Amino acid sequence: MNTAHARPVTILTGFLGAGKTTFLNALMKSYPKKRFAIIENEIGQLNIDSSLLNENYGQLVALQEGCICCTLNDELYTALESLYQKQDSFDELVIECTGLAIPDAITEPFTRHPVFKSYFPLKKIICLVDAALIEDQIKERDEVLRQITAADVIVINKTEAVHSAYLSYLSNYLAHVNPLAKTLQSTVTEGFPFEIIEEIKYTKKIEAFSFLKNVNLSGSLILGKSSLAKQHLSDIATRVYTFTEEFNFVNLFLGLSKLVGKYPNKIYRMKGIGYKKDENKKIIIQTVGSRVDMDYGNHWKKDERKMNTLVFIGKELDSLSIQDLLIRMLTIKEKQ
Ligand SMILES: Nc1nc2c(ncn2[C@@H]2O[C@H](COP(=O)(O)OP(=O)(O)OP(=O)(O)O)[C@@H](O)[C@H]2O)c(=O)[nH]1
Repeated sequence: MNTAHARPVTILTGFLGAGKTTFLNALMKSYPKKRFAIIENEIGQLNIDSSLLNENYGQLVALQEGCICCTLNDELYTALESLYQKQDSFDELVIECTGLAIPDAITEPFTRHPVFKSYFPLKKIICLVDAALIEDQIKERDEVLRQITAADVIVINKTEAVHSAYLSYLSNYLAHVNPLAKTLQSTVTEGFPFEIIEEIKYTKKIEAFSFLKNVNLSGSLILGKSSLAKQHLSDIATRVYTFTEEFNFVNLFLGLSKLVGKYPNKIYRMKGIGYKKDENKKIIIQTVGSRVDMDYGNHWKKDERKMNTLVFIGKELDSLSIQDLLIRMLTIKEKQ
């Protein structure tokens, strides 16, 4: 193996909606000469993130309907084999994990596999956190703590949403949770500190944390097969709603705001693509916590059918009557 041809790997982690895709788009824009291969993993059976990415990547592999740290661990190896065959088409690999992935469980190919570890050396693990939501998310989901403790860089994102005093407290708190990581800050408007991030290298840290020693971190978890890794999504549901009829977007915004405001601990994330008959661009509809965002995205391609598709990720979703609510937001009521 000629390591001069190595393709360094960055694992991008962070809870649902922390800003991973936003970060990845900004990264590709900041390094226009670098060709990135991307492995994009989403829990739902629809890969909305692929539509949210700028299309200036070298290769894109979408792994969906599962999580690469557990149910799709074999597919990760298949994806790496296929990228290995296309080595001339990219310089670096970025893996955007699902917001619920446990990053320790996907480092194995890059740190231990006899072939891949030379060809795909692990460059670093970056964890994005949402400044306003991270403390609640740590309490709510074990995966969040695992993402933070695995990281070489913690990027506190959306800092404009919190007071500067809270930001210094949060920064200290995260540095305390993972003293081996560098903690940085970013906002969409000021951008991500890529130059500093570029200097930071991967360090193995599992042994460094005594509380992690108490968790079952056997070799089998690193292979993604332990019961912990298997069970971590057992309470998570995804629901996809599609409508060919147009939404009334004002009503949709208000309806979604009410819904996510009422169930912040049940609806973790919603991502969707909507359309307007007289508009050639997709409408990107998202919720993170109790915040709803709508914005224009890429153009509809000629062979794509215009329709509305919303993916909800959370717990006990069937008890929330989401479909009934969405039907009420259509310009003409229709049943799916
Ligand atoms: N206000 C604000 N919003 C941001 C910032 N960064 C990202 N967002 C928004 O947060 C939402 C989620 O961003 P994404 O980049 O899709 O987050 P993600 O981590 O890739 O989400 P998942 O793939 O679902 O886990 C989008 O609506 C972004 O526009 C920021 O710095 N400030």
